[in-house]
Amino acid sequence: MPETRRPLIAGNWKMNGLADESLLQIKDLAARASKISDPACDVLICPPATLLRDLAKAAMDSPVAVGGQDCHANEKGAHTGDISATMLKDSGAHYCIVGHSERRTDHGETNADVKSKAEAVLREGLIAIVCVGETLSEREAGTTLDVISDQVRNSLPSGATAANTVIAYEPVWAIGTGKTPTVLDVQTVHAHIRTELNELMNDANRVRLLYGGSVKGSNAGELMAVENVDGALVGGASLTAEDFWPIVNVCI
Ligand SMILES: O=C[C@H](O)COP(=O)(O)O
Repeated sequence: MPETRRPLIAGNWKMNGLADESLLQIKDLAARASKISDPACDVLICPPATLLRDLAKAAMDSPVAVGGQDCHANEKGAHTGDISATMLKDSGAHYCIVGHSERRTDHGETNADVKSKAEAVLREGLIAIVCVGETLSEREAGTTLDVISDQVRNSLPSGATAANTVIAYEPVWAIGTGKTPTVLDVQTVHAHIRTELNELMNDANRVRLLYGGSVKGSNAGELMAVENVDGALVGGASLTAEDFWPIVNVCI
């Protein structure tokens, strides 16, 4: 991996976590990370928004950053139940995930929606983690690379740079299933994303590309060694410091 791409190991807690236990977990993670004198990767936890401020505070003097899982495209207004990137930043977030497949599926988010949300993230000076990935039927139909091209081209925010945008490739069929693509599959898709980005931005070679989908301590080493894989977006195995640390440890 080129030195210019600092790996990012990101945990997405999804709709999991209550205050007491979550604080214990982030403090445990922060304590482990703080023992590393010169961390070689960035570490991120994206908890539910209800926990953001407390977790940001608990991790404040550690190498662990916190981020949001989604945001509205607008800064404020009459959008009941939504949270803006402005609010995430105000709560201590440095990153925000957008376009996760669970948002695309559960909330019908389109590439245009994802792009608008990512642009809101950039306006706040946060880093957008833009998720892309094919479903099982798209994979079986042999359209994986077309789907990825469409998502990358149409979800990428205007003004995207390597400093403010990360792409996460998450095959939908690999999320929470224990199934992972082969190393060759991951390599092929990540190379394809890099090629697409090269047509869309100037510093595409420095954009971090994460792999997500059933990453755990036992497979992280192999996945992180794949060319153009610059880190991971981890769901289930990020919920406890004990499970997440072996993944972080591959890069830190
Ligand atoms: O955002 C994280 C991904 O959806 C991966 O989830 P998972 O590690 O539980 O498969």
